[in-house]
Amino acid sequence: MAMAVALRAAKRALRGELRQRLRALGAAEKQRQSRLLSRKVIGHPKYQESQRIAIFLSMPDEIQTEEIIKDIFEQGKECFIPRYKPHSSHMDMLKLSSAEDISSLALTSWNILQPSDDDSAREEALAGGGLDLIFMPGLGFDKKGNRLGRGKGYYDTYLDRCMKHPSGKPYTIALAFREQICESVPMAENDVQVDEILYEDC
Ligand SMILES: Nc1nc2c(c(=O)[nH]1)N(C=O)[C@@H](CNc1ccc(C(=O)N[C@@H](CCC(=O)O)C(=O)O)cc1)CN2
Ligand SMILES: Nc1ncnc2c1ncn2[C@@H]1O[C@H](COP(=O)(O)OP(=O)(O)OP(=O)(O)O)[C@@H](O)[C@H]1O
Ligand SMILES: [Mg+2]
Repeated sequence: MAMAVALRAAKRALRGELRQRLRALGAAEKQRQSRLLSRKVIGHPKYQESQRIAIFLSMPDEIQTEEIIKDIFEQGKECFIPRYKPHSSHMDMLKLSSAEDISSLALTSWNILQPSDDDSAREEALAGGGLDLIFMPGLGFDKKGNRLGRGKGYYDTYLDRCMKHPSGKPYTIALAFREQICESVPMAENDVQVDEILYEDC
């Protein structure tokens, strides 16, 4: 069944509120919380035992992921980043060869760095050995693991594909500013909960 009208409206309203809260966060505060979370990630047992990891290249209103990405390569792990297809809910996770490889990527119309459409040299995570861990972006989260994304269903759809892969469902960790933690986040049938949310006071 299509998402109920009331649920869609509730999500839209909460997205608006969260965007406003995030706009009020200063650069120094965003950097402070991002550094704190990078240290939590690097000490996290699920991270330490994961070899194939998907992570997002952060936008200005998201936890900055560059320190984690550097650590992934320093630890000799494999790093995959999203490439979404506009006007669809399709996304692939493509292999990044090094932290420097990021500078070869182009900005999309949504100001996200990603591999170009004709880049067919990169391994897609599910064409190979699947993923052990996915770091999840999003606008808001509640303590039960409910997640509100940017409204295109890219991650929900991708997690569906992961569940059909022989390696099974990857562990999912959302990275959030404390300002993104909500009392409750409305969820639809298609929405996939995250296993864990990392934020300052968790
Ligand atoms: N850093 C980062 N990368 C990510 C995500 C993310 O949340 N964070 N994504 C997580 O999903 C995917 C991209 N998500 C997107 C979500 C919406 C639109 C989009 O087309 N937006 C419309 C405007 C929609 C609106 O404002 O209502 C547009 O550009 O016209 C594009 C990408 C993959 N990469
Ligand atoms: N597994 C799925 N298969 C097909 N469509 C899906 C799936 N999950 C979600 N969708 C569709 O995607 C649209 C947006 O979903 P939703 O509002 O949950 O986005 P979101 O989770 O906030 O965004 P994102 O995952 O991109 O960050 C909805 O119309 C929903 O029906
Ligand atoms: Mg969703």
